[in-house]
Amino acid sequence: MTIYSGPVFEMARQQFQTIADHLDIREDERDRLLYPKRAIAVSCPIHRDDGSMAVFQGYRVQHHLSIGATKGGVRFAPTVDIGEVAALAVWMSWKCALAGLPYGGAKGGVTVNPLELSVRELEALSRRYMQEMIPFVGPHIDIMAPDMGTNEQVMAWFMDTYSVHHGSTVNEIVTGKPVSSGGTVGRREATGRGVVHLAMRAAERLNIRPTNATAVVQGFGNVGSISALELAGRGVRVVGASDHTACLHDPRGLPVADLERHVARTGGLAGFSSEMAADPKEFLTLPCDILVPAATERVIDESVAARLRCRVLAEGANGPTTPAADAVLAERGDEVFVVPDILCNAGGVVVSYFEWVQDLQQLFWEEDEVNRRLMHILDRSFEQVTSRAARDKVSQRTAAMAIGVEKVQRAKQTRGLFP
Ligand SMILES: NC(=O)C1=CN([C@@H]2O[C@H](COP(=O)(O)OP(=O)(O)OC[C@H]3O[C@@H](n4cnc5c(N)ncnc54)[C@H](O)[C@@H]3O)[C@@H](O)[C@H]2O)C=CC1
Ligand SMILES: O=C(O)CCC(=O)C(=O)O
Repeated sequence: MTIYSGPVFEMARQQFQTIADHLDIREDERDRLLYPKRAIAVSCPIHRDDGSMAVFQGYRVQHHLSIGATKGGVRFAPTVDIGEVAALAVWMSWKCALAGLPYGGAKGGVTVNPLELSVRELEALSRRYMQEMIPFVGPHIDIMAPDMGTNEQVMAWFMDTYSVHHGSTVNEIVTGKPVSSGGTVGRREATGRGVVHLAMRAAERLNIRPTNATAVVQGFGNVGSISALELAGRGVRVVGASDHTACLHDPRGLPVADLERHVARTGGLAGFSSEMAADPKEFLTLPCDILVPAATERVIDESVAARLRCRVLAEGANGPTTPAADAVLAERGDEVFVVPDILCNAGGVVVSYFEWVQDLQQLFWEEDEVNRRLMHILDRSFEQVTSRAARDKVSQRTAAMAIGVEKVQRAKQTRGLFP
């Protein structure tokens, strides 16, 4: 039992044990690689609009410090607890290492439903969370970014709160900011753009032509909506889309740009079309070529995995597939080509890294340079993961994580922790 115990950290722990066995990592090295270096828990009081006071619990977990500063998003969601945040921080470490970024993993979160806050309350909570974190973050210590329930505006409030404390503008303290506040062009789109770029790489391997392909996307926030738009932009027929308010299905194809406008206007997919309403229990198993889970963890369990009817599973979300589901997919052999989360959704943190580099240099790039460098890193990682999986006869998840874990292990060893 540790403070992290819970289903999401247990999933990260099980995955790590599989990798550690595969890499034959010494037993006494394992806890050092898995357990976070630091976990910070804070109480964030705010005044509600009705004059009352509310206190929200906030967390930041910094997984390892062996490669550089720590990096990762901040999640505002009712399900947030320290175990979930720790698991997400662990995954960030393997993700950054796989992409070759000079960071350890981190993640933050506040246990709150942001949809129940007014804009003023959300600003107060965002500012208070950053204020509580000021002693523990810094442009060379830990750099936050958006995740579920947070966005560019929240990042701007974080940056402003830190900067006011510092006495001058420190835009390199967070990434995923608006371009007007030192953000980079291309960060808002980066995760979904990367997901689709890699889904297309996988489709190529299976000889699936985009213009003959169909896709289903779960989640219609930053990652899901951009993925759906990018898929549609390449001629893929997006036949399913869902969010926390509705599931839509139309085998003829959904009007993705209209869905985006509807969500921007109303806050969710609900109310778009009653004829297109689909059964949430069957949504992930709708027939399609490309399935993009882009909502939350553990949505694909062993029962869903057995019934998946996609050819490519492009994991936009972090941790959408449980280890038991992975075992089922392994039994199904080549039926489903998995592009694992730490590879598939790395576009976000890669472009966050570009944003940080640009902020440190105060020298800003054009969007085509951002995208060219992004695709270069994603293609390199894709090749490394698929060759390693073929060489070691393991799943693409095991290969991706093995590359990440090995790099962190090597950094620790060369710094002298394991003589
Ligand atoms: N924003 C980013 O740059 C990155 C995000 N991710 C991951 O992608 C996932 C989505 O993140 P964002 O798009 O940023 O969040 P978001 O808050 O912008 O959107 C989340 C979407 O998921 C939907 N949703 C929530 N629970 C759901 C459920 N049970 N079923 C169906 N839909 C549900 C929401 O309605 C919303 O449309 C998360 O797992 C996050 O950790 C990964 C890498 C980077
Ligand atoms: O952009 C970043 O720094 C981190 C994004 C993130 O939270 C993730 O990749 O899960």
